[in-house]
Amino acid sequence: MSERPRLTVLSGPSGVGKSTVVAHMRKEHPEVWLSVSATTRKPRPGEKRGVHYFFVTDDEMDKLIANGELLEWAEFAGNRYGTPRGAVLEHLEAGVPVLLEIDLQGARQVRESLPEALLVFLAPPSWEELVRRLTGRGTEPPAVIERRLQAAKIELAAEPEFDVTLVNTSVEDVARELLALVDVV
Ligand SMILES: Nc1ncnc2c1ncn2[C@@H]1O[C@H](COP(=O)(O)OP(=O)(O)OP(=O)(O)O)[C@@H](O)[C@H]1O
Ligand SMILES: Nc1nc2c(ncn2[C@@H]2O[C@H](COP(=O)(O)O)[C@@H](O)[C@H]2O)c(=O)[nH]1
Repeated sequence: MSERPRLTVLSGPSGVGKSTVVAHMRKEHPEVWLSVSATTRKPRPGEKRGVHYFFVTDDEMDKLIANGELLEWAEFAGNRYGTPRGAVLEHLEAGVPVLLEIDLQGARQVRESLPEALLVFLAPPSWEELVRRLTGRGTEPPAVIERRLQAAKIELAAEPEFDVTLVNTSVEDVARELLALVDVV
């Protein structure tokens, strides 16, 4: 094991359980730093500014992009999302393992700009279970769920681009597997 902290990117279709798995892992291991993204999406009930996301206006997102402040950004199901560059690089330079929870388009951009990053794909046990989870979460109206499921088909097809695939059958098991990957390299 060398001294280099690892940059890990966790992607996978909407509703597969990325946030749930990451929250479970960080409950026991808060030393893994999770990047907080900027988004033009409106907050869901219970989501806190600066904790779950930096909720920004379209104009603010335009400026973040124009000023080169995002490591990557993408439009996903009608909203824009991006990773603040400065905080990621500062944590890596300070020797802290960094985790990004982002979509496929963002993962592809990170692969280009920071090829040493480990790209992890979180897959559902089945398509039916993915639909159940996304619908059961109850956070999006049917039209948005449909849009996210269309994106999910593209994301599932891109799984071979990732370094590792984890199947989210059990939150506890996957959180353990992810922790082992996120460690220093
Ligand atoms: N292993 C699991 N078994 C059953 N339900 C799960 C499992 N993992 C997550 N869930 C449930 O699936 C739903 C979606 O999970 P979550 O919000 O974490 O997905 P996500 O991948 O972060 O979604 P998004 O990309 O849209 O933010 C939640 O209701 C969560 O409780
Ligand atoms: N490319 C990026 N994708 C991101 C970022 N932050 C979150 N996401 C992804 O967006 C979708 C939808 O998220 P939701 O919170 O609205 O359900 C999901 O796949 C996230 O992983 C980001 O900074 N860049």
